[in-house]
Amino acid sequence: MASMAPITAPTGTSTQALERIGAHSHIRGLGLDDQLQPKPAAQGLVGQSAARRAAGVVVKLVNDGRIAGRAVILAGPPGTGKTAIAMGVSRELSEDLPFVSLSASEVFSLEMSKTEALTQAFRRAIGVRIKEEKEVVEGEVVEIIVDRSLTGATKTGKLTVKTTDMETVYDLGQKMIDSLQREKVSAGDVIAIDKASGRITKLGRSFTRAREYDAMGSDTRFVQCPEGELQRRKDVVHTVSLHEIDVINSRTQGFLALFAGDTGEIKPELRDQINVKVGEWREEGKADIVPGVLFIDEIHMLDVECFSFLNRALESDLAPLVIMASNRGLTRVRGTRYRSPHGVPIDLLDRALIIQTKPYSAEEIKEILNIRASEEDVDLEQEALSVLTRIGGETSLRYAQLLITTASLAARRRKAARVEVTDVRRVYSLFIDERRSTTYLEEHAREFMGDVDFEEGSTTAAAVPMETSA
Ligand SMILES: Nc1ncnc2c1ncn2[C@@H]1O[C@H](COP(=O)(O)OP(=O)(O)OP(=O)(O)O)[C@@H](O)[C@H]1O
Repeated sequence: MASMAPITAPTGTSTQALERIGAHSHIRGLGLDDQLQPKPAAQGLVGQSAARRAAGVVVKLVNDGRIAGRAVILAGPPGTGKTAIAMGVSRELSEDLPFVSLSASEVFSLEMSKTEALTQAFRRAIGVRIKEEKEVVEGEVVEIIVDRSLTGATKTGKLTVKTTDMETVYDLGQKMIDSLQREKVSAGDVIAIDKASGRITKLGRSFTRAREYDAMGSDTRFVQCPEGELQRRKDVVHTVSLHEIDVINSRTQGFLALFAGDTGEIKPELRDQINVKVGEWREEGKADIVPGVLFIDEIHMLDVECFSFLNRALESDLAPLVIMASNRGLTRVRGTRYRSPHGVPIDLLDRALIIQTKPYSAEEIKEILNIRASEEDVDLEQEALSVLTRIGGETSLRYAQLLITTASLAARRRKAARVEVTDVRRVYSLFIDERRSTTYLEEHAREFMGDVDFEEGSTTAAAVPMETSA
């Protein structure tokens, strides 16, 4: 290992999240009250109260750091909100707790072994909260003077900063002047300067200036002018994942690999050394281990080797909470001839908490479709919503959701602002659902190419009772 000391996390990059409308973008939490009781519809989630309540208890245990190394299985028919609830869990976790989500099939890759992929996922879901003491100058800007007489040469200047008790003038070099300009710092701002790196952070505007700057817009944050000394020692905490520490310290990887996502396999010896080092930091009070959540969707896609790995990995000191989801009933465990609930071996099932999701009532389907329509900015006529609800009940919730999107395109084509029943009818005849597709294939079997008998996928419909749509 090159060096362990300067563990550099990729900080300082300000990436802004892209707002996209994904399948679960309407989920903002689990919609529970203070007593962890689910509200009928809140934060984007509707119904499924028992499962949401159970998930709320799990979140509480994770946030308190009390449920690492356990497994939770979300089990239920397709489209009953298992992934949605997992998303709700991720939104409810404390801010710096990692939540890692993957689909079981992602584990199978030519680039790395299954166990390496799972190990990386495990270590991504473990946070290391690193505490550092920094020396900062924190105060309200009184004045910034830049000497502009020296054209072409590097600029110099003076910065006057105060607290309620003292005032000091600092000399400014070119770099600091640039940073002040970049952050648009002006007199009346309360700022913090990290003395080691020279980084400037704007904390807000001083309350004393509140009146003068009424016109600055409602997003201006007002703060008190700091008291006491200008220079102070401050504890700063940042959280990186164990996997990030692995990658940064791996000689063959380097931290650019983190951004490229191309991390390859990491040597077990390196991981052992890092575990020891992190253990030392923990004893010295420099770092805390914060186990987060690893969510594995479509768990029945894992094979028996992966399950045996999971069983063992869950027992290690550094294990997150593993939440798994499956829509299978009794089905074959991949790589064996044995059948087991959700395709998960009995020994793993035995150590898991199982949360069940149940099919929705018509009212709930209607509410979910309504939420999705507003998420996608689609204006649905009441009657069209009722038709979609009926379709959702008879086919699947997902199909009805897809029709919202396509029907809104159909409405736009006829230059209407609202989606009406005619639009729904039109797309219903254009795009068939899974049941109509199956019926059609059965009726026209002869016109298609013959059977392909996939060795693994040849489970019969009877063996997989819940498997209706994907
Ligand atoms: N209770 C709910 N409240 C709000 N939206 C929901 C709810 N349940 C499901 N949805 C939405 O319905 C769609 C399908 O649900 P989801 O993907 O969570 O089902 P699933 O149980 O994971 O299905 P599968 O087993 O097929 O993976 C998603 O867009 C999801 O956000």
